[in-house]
Amino acid sequence: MTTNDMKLVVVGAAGRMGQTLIRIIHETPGVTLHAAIGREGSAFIGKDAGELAGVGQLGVPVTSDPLKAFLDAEGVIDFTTPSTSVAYSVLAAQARIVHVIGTTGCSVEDEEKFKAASRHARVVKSGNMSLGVNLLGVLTQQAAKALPAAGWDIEIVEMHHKHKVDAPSGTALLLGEAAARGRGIDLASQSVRVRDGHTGPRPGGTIGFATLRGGSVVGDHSVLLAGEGEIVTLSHSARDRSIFARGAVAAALWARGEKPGFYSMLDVLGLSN
Ligand SMILES: NC(=O)C1=CN([C@@H]2O[C@H](COP(=O)(O)OP(=O)(O)OC[C@H]3O[C@@H](n4cnc5c(N)ncnc54)[C@H](OP(=O)(O)O)[C@@H]3O)[C@@H](O)[C@H]2O)C=CC1
Ligand SMILES: O=C(O)C1=N[C@H](C(=O)O)C[C@H](O)C1
Repeated sequence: MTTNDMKLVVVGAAGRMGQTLIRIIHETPGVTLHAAIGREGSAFIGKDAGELAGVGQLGVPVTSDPLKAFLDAEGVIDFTTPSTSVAYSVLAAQARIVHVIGTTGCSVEDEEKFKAASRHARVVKSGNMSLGVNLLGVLTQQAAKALPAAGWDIEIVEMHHKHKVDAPSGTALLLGEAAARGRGIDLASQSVRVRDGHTGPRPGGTIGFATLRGGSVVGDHSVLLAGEGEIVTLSHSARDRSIFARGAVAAALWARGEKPGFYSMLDVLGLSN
């Protein structure tokens, strides 16, 4: 640890992503784990965050007190639940620090609250923090633009572990937005998120979603562009949660030097156009 290390707080410390983040922060030069926050009443409060994440004692006990945790902190990384992320966006704005939000399943109202918080905080939010998926988004936008909507139908298929609670995944929606940008259409009004029963033929120009859940799958996504007699498939398979955690830490370090505002991983990775 050096004096210039960015002091990061992990909220949701006992979760799948929380534990991965603690390990990646411990391994990454230029950042240090300043505090780790768990849900009030959780059995993990008071336990050492490093022990929890399997990297040995770090001398950082898990707390449920955000005010104590935020003292002198420079950034908070948050992969939790929509209501928790909204609450932490208010705290990050008050503290004028970086807020990296990986939480998915957020509503339109939640997104408005994050944008309001970004008047004072440097917010980086993405449905997927990995380099590979963000590149896939760029490729999806290009393919959707190149292949005419009249002959090419777009379907997005995702599979995740059985514990995931939101659908479609944040990544599937990110890819859907990229395809919609390529086509110059509005995703919200042009998407088919569920099919069941006698649906009739596929409405032209829409973007379809299909969701699979099971086992321990970290996150698989495919964008299918289906034409007459041929299919183009663009896909990504996450093998390890550390890809998301490394992206989140890179986002925190990048945002440290930025003005308050609302940013995406495309900004962090220099992929925005
Ligand atoms: N953008 C990206 O790249 C990625 C996003 N995600 C998203 O991140 C989120 C979390 O995923 P995952 O780690 O698998 O989920 P987990 O359920 O394993 O972890 C969430 C953690 O947040 C904790 N938590 C909930 N509420 C609070 C609170 N008020 N204060 C402190 N801690 C709280 C939970 O505690 P408790 O269990 O005690 O309630 C739990 O430990 C999901 O929305 C997921 O989709 C996941 C991977 C990558
Ligand atoms: O819940 C998960 O696990 C994941 N969630 C994100 C999503 O909703 O796309 C990212 C990743 O696929 C893992």
